[in-house]
Amino acid sequence: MREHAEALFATGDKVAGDSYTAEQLGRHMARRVLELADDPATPLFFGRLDFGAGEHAGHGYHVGRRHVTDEAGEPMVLDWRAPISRSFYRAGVKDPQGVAVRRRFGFVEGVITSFEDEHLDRGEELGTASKILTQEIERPRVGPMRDIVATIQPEQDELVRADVADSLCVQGAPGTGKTAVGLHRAAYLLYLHRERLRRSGVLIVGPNRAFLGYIAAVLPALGEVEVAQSTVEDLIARVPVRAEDATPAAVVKHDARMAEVLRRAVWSHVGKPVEPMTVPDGSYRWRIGEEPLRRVVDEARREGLPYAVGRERVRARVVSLLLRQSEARRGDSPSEAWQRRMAKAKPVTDFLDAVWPALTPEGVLYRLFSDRDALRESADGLLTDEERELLMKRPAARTARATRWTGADVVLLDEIAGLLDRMPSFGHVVLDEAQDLSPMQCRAIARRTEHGSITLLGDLAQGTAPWASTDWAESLRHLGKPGAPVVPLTVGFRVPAAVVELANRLLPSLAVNVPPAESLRRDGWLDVRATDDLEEETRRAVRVALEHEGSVAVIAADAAVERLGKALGEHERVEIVPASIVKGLEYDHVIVVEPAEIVDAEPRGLNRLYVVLTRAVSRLTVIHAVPLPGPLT
Ligand SMILES: Nc1ncnc2c1ncn2[C@@H]1O[C@H](COP(=O)(O)OP(=O)(O)OP(=O)(O)O)[C@@H](O)[C@H]1O
Repeated sequence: MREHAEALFATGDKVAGDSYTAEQLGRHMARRVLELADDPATPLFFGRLDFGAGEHAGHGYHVGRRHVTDEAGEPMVLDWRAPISRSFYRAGVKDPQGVAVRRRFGFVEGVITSFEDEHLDRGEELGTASKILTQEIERPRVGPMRDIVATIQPEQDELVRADVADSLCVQGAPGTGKTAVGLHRAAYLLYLHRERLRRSGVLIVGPNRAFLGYIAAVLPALGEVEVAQSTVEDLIARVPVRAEDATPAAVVKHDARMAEVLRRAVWSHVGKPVEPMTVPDGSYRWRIGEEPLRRVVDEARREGLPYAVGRERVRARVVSLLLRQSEARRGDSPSEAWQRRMAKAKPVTDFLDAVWPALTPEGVLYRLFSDRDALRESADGLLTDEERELLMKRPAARTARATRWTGADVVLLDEIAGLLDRMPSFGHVVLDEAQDLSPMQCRAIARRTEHGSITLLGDLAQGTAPWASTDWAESLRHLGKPGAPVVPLTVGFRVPAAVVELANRLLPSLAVNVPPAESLRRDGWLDVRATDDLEEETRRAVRVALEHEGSVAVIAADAAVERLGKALGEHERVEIVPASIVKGLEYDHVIVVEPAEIVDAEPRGLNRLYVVLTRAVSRLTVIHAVPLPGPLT
């Protein structure tokens, strides 16, 4: 198939009739070649289904990462997303779905090394006792995240294959496969609704670029090369961030009440017509009285259109009033050119600028943050005096353009942009680590998924932002998907049981109501060490870590990273990572240096520590010179 696609790509321009077709065909074939690109580390199939009953009785099918057909076009391997493949993940003794035998293949570096059969027709079912599953989850992690198509679990599969119209929220303890589920769901939806979603787009939103880099290879490995991946910040960036808010100001700016403050601020610009309008037109002069002008403005306001659309609606209505006068006087219909001229006539534009002025998000926010009266009016009954003071920029820049905006300002600018105009909507958005999204960030996503669905993934216990969610129902409301189901995942595939047990001690102190994780992993170990010499003990721990295969991370409070880096020097396979960016990542061996310092570094330090402790795939070493934080002991 690959050779065929490559040959077509090479000769495509010779068969195409014209340059446009050649370009279209070229792009299509280039994509096809990319989609078929093979990863030599993974075989073409990982399973087989032999049906004993039902419409496929007597047939056997291989299941793999994509459809593979032979030269005659007959299927050799079924895509894991195809309807029949569902049985590979969901059939069981209780509900065999016609499957007599399910076979799983184990492989190492692209070579098949084992297989495992379950004769469902004879009552055999392995579930999580599958050795191939165990091998897969215990394998040393090197490099970026991999797909899990060969071993998706039934409860995960149910989420992956949920209907495209359904938004859902997955509350999952660390390592339960939320990220994996979200990525596979994107791939599944693209398979089922390729054309529609290609047009509207599928987007993956992650917490930071390190995380996006870590997951970047998963979808291409599944043949999906056209999914956008972004942080919320990059998604809504419209001006550069050149300043930082102190936390109290940022907290107010991210609060849901700001939506109403901004709505009022935008609409406060609409005024009342106070004089008639006169428009010269050759030898005529048209006149519209104050009353009809007021009616036009009131009607447009009542229609609930975005502000900028409303302004154009008013312009169009004024022109139609002029048109009616002209028709009455001249007895014929004026041309379209005449209408365009009237729309741009100075008295019409002057009128609009007076009662419905053109706005920019920057202009609106600048005025709000620099004009005390404007802010008081828009925030009346919503923000306290102290909160308003936090918002006033002092000293204010001289103009909107000269303002140094903060990250939180950019979220507000986006909200205003959404009040001014419509935004295009994605077909589906996967939001990872969503517990950290503020209400205002959720609204930014809601604006971009008005006609699409979302998969919300997160863990309330891992919320570290000052505005982190403590209730999924509320996040879903801000996202414009109230009532979407919240589904728990509790079986952990990453963190060994001993490490989960340690991390779970923190849960009661985190003030969120989430089910604790249960680990599938009986291997791995935990080593907690008190020491007088942190650096020496860390060096020792790194030496021990390097005796094993896989990735190693030394995780410490952000402020300690530079010092540790100097003390440890460079090692291949060892990363020194600040606690603030490890969310969503995993390493075979994690060395946590001075938990108390990680906790003390920020208001939600215990949540941060919970994240840090749950990054380990196989081994966790905890080193401390001062006592461990209370809940851990
Ligand atoms: N069904 C599965 N088969 C094999 N491995 C799996 C399966 N589900 C999850 N994993 C593996 O478990 C690890 C954790 O998965 P993932 O990162 O998706 O979890 P998460 O819930 O997003 O974690 P966190 O809360 O820490 O962000 C990954 O290495 C993933 O590949």
